[in-house]
Amino acid sequence: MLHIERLTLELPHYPRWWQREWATCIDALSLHIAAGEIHAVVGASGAGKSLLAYAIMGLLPSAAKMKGTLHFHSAPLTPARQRQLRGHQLALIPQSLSALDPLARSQQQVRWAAQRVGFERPAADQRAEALLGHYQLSHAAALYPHELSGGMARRVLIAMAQVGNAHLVIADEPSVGLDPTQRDRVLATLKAMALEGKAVLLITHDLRHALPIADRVTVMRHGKGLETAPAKAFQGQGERLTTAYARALWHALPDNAFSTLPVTALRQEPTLA
Ligand SMILES: Nc1ncnc2c1ncn2[C@@H]1O[C@H](COP(=O)(O)OP(=O)(O)OP(=O)(O)O)[C@@H](O)[C@H]1O
Ligand code: NI
Repeated sequence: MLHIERLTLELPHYPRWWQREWATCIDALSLHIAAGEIHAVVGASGAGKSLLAYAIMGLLPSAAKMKGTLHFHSAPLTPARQRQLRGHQLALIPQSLSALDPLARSQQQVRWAAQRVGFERPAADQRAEALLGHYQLSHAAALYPHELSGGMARRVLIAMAQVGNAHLVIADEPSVGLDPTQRDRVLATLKAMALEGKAVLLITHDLRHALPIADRVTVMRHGKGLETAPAKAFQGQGERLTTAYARALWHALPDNAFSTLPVTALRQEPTLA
């Protein structure tokens, strides 16, 4: 569904106000996501994960210099096509909570998102109500962003991204600030979207949250895609991982106690006599 080939992105920065330099923030990154797949992009802060999301959505700063190719449903993802598909076939759950309109109540934010994808009123209101209910936000429907907690604001953004029938959903750190129950709800929703045939790009700095639902994982560092591995490769000593950095990410998890094996496989372990 989405094919990224050797995406390279340079952005200007100003060490002094008169002096412009270019920083390579994404470096020859290639990545493919198929329908029905959850592809996690994992990496430390500053690795270039959010910029990757913006590059796909066509939301980069205008000064950005981009090389490489993006194809979506086999056709080039041009700026005009990105504009046309954004909010429709391409949905983004943004990392920044400031994406919410500060002057609109939660209900309005979700309703507007529904109207943008073609729902008429009152169907748009019903859709907003149902989604707010799903994320236990009914009581927050009349609140403005400054009255929401971080976790509530994030759930409003998720509801907005979910309102349409996107083919590709990019979730940029969707579970930050959520308690474990809410986080599992969000991750389960992403899994359900993939089972419906959507492609999901899950961006996170936390491998732990990605592994239980991801099919494949791309490890990013300093703008480069170091390695793309099946989620199943993150087990044992990480023998199936090819880079030391990916293995280090795996070993860094607290006690490495969980397994990505399905529960049924665990049950087949021979029992001790
Ligand atoms: N608008 C911009 N102009 C210049 N440089 C930028 C801009 N946005 C991001 N960068 C730089 O690009 C690099 C990658 O940023 P990005 O936000 O993609 O990282 P990230 O992997 O999403 O990190 P985090 O996990 O903290 O969200 C960083 O070094 C950042 O300083
Ligand atoms: Ni980010």
